[in-house]
Amino acid sequence: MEAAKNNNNERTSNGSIHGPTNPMVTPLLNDLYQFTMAYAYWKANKHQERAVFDLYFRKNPFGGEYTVFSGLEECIRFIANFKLSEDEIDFVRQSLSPSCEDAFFDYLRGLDCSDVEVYAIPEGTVVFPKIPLLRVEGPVAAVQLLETPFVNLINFASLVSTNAARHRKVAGKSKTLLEFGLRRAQGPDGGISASKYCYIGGFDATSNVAAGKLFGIPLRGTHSHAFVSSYMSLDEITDRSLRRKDGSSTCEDFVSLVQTWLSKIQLLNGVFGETNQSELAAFISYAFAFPDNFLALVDTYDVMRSGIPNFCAVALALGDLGYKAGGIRLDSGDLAYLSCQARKFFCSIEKEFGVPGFGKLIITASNDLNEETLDALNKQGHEVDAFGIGTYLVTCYAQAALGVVFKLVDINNQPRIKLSEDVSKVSIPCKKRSYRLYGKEGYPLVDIMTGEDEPPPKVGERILCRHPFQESKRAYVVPQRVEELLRCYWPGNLDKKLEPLPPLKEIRERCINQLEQMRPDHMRKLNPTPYKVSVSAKLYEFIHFLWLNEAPVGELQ
Ligand SMILES: Nc1ncnc2c1ncn2[C@@H]1O[C@H](COP(=O)(O)OP(=O)(O)OP(=O)(O)O)[C@@H](O)[C@H]1O
Ligand SMILES: O=P(O)(O)OC[C@H]1O[C@H](OP(=O)(O)OP(=O)(O)O)[C@H](O)[C@@H]1O
Ligand SMILES: O=C(O)c1cccnc1
Ligand SMILES: [Mg+2]
Repeated sequence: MEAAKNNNNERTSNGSIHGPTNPMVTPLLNDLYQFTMAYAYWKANKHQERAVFDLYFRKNPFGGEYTVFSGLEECIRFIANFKLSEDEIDFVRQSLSPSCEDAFFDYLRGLDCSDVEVYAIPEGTVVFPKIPLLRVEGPVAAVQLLETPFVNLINFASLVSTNAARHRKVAGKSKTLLEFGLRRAQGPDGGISASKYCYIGGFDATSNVAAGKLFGIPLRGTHSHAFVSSYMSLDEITDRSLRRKDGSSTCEDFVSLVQTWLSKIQLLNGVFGETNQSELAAFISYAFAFPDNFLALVDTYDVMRSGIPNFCAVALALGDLGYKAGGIRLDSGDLAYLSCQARKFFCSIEKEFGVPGFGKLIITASNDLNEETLDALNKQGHEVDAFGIGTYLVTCYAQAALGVVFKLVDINNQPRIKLSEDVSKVSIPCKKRSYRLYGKEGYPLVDIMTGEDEPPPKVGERILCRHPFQESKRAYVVPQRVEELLRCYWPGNLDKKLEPLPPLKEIRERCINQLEQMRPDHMRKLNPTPYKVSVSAKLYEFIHFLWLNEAPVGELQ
């Protein structure tokens, strides 16, 4: 029950927040330059200056027009427990220049995040480029030390949640999606994180036992080819007896019962060749271990000539004893064709032998699946109920990283801007608020950023939404609903109501609801319509004023 405890309650018994899931997440999980800057801020006696940083990304991943925001809870767990140990301080001392003064390390010793404020969009929200996912305010040196860990905790989390959401979108709501990626993930943290964040993105379960324990994610699995090929013959089964499910009697020779069914199946389907007997032995043996919900991997030798008839014989024999089989897994070959053939086979058995429900046995498919193969299977028509997806999902094979950045937007109440030749890389200055404006049909229409002190957009009142950089792109919106995006997750010294950190299941539900709420053209795979991200007229003017102010005027000679 530890998983449930961890999952449902972010606080420990003394009211404090649990540390990060991964104990490697410490203040040293950082780039060296954050410490060199912290020293330089301190040396200049600038370290306590109040700074505001925005964390955001510039472009949606996977050629899409949406992103699922994940990783917030781990960020809050990190800052809630931010403290450098003596050992860590010693290491920082060794890593910086010998000329660094001792008093800096005393400062580091006393450093925590009690005067840092974090405002964030709730985890599991569908988000868009440029809109701050987090606004972090506090003493500049302290906040600077949060950049790398925060970006690290959010980058992969949001990328893999988005990847999972995209797989869910192609697979359709009714399919079961199983995350099978641990063996192929980028190391242990890649595996654990992928399991957690794919669950948020809409997967139903994982094969990763540690993730099941840590987060309470449902665990699922079948068996591998090794189990099937480890059997040589039926002679290996010494105890052939199996008790009926209701315990009323025992079938002394379950193997013979299976063989009787196999003969009937072969007659029915006109398949007269022998099925693979070592495969049959493996299936019977697995059925002895798990008579309820018996599952079999049917592609070790020959799906239609051996795996399926063998599975059906065992499933029917189990049925005689009151057990209900679960289904099969296909892990090679043409998954569309084989799933349809398997379904036909199951249906013919249901009909001919009068076994209700046999036609509905679960067909699971796996083997290098990704968005494209799922889409191809849909187009061809298939009978798969559940997909097991590993490599392409958890490694985010289609895109290696989400370019999350952390930019200074204000210091000492002075707005700051970062210029770039590339307009999409110019940062949006000022301590800001952001809102999602909803239209008549209930869909989100546009996200808008305003200065912190501007009045919020009002329902029914027309507001001008401007593209932050392109003058000609602007639109009036009369919102039917206005949702403020940033909420307070860590109040610093302020006496503010803290947003709760919801259990994982709630984050997942939020994500699924959010995805359903989007206008379908933003979500389609091919040429999706970009969602509009805008600024208020006042913020637009200010960005361009600051831009001109900071950009040196060139001189032509
Ligand atoms: N009907 C289908 N349409 C499109 N792609 C498919 C279909 N069925 C399977 N695939 C995909 O085709 C690829 C087949 O992989 P591969 O060429 O390794 O063959 P295999 O079936 O795994 O053979 P092996 O028996 O060697 O394991 C996988 O990525 C799988 O997801
Ligand atoms: O294909 P993925 O999406 O990564 O899903 C997980 C894979 O892991 C397992 O076998 P494994 O790949 O280890 O062995 P195989 O290469 O023989 O299929 C399983 O049978 C899947 O094929
Ligand atoms: O349970 C399974 O079928 C499974 C688990 C991990 C990887 N491949 C398959
Ligand atoms: Mg494989």
